[in-house]
Amino acid sequence: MTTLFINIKELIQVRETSVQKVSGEEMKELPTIKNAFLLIENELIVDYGSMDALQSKEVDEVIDATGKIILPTWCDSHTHLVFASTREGEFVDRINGLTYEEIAEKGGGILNSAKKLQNTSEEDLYKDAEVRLQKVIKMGTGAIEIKSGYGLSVEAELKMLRVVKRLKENYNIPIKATFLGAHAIPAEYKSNREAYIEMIINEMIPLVIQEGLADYIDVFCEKGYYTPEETDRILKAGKEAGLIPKVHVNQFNSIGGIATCVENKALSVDHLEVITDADIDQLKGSNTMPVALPSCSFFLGIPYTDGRKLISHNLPLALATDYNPGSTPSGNMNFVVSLACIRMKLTPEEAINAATINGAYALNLEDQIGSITRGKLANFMVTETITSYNFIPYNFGSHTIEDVYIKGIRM
Ligand SMILES: N=CN[C@@H](CCC(=O)O)C(=O)O
Ligand SMILES: [Zn+2]
Repeated sequence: MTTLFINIKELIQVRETSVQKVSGEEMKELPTIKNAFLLIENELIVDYGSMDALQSKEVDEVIDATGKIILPTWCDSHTHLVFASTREGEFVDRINGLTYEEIAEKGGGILNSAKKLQNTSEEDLYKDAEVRLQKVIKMGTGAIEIKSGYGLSVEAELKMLRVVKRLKENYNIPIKATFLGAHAIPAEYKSNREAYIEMIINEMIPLVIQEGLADYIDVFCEKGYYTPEETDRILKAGKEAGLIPKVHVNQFNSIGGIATCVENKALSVDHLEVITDADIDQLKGSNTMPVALPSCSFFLGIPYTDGRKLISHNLPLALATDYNPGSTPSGNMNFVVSLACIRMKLTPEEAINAATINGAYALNLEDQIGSITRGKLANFMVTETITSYNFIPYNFGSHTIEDVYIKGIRM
């Protein structure tokens, strides 16, 4: 099946040769073609260019995209999309003055989600999660990472990852799974955290590998959760089993976790609402992708990741939603891109680079998605008639996405 899009107002994120990621000053460049065509064949992008260069060709379908912009779909490299129930009560508690940490100390937060998930069937978890997945795809997400971490027991962690595996089998969108058994210490192990860490290393990881349930391993490296030393042990156990580290770190404190992640060659370090010069020095010269989660900062009222500082030190930056019931009950990557511009002062070019090609890198999928490149998957979206791509982050709170194509199929 061949589909030809013509008269495209502007084709965005066009990369003749596939790049792995963009860093520093490179992030300011967003290659585009005005008045363009785009040719799709089955699942792939096969050609694109200026309308002046379009050769006549037999195709199955021609779509006139006059006035519209076409860009790659968003790459959301950090979500907790599988969860048992929402947590509006904590939302109201925070309005009444409690902090995220105080709620967690009272047994709320992650432990609240874990309690609910342990009593929820795999089927119910799957049904809830697929509704969320369908909604984020309609908003323009074309690749996604989904974590465990609300199970906090062998069976419940496996249950979560089996749900992710079923989503992978039943949906066309590239999905990556992350084992996050080290999300919090379960209440019953509060006085014997070593036993739970041993369980993660000696029971959970082997079973996750045996069932082929995860690509990555994650730890919440933060005061009150896992220390850098514990993080190091768990990441090393995951790496030995073939899992690549992607880590929650520096959300509320800088406790030395960045050095641990870089030393373990983490694919990404995520959150970074707190970042020190020493952390930045650690990241320089590494291949680790810093990932900012601005809708978490928005919802919790905590600082935004200093993206300008990271970029000014010639580092790359990716953007993701952190979609979860506690700190970010939104899977809207369009809002993330808007917040990156409005609150982190990224230019539209930097924010779109961070949410496409750099997000693809943070998913280990930059050779398949994240740019309009011949031979990559036809994962792209068509906007409504808009003035320019600046309108995409400007038009915050809603989205300008009219059609989403995943592997060449209109969703
Ligand atoms: N900080 C750790 N984990 C999630 C929040 C989990 C929750 O509150 O349910 C995050 O990335 O924000
Ligand atoms: Zn998270």
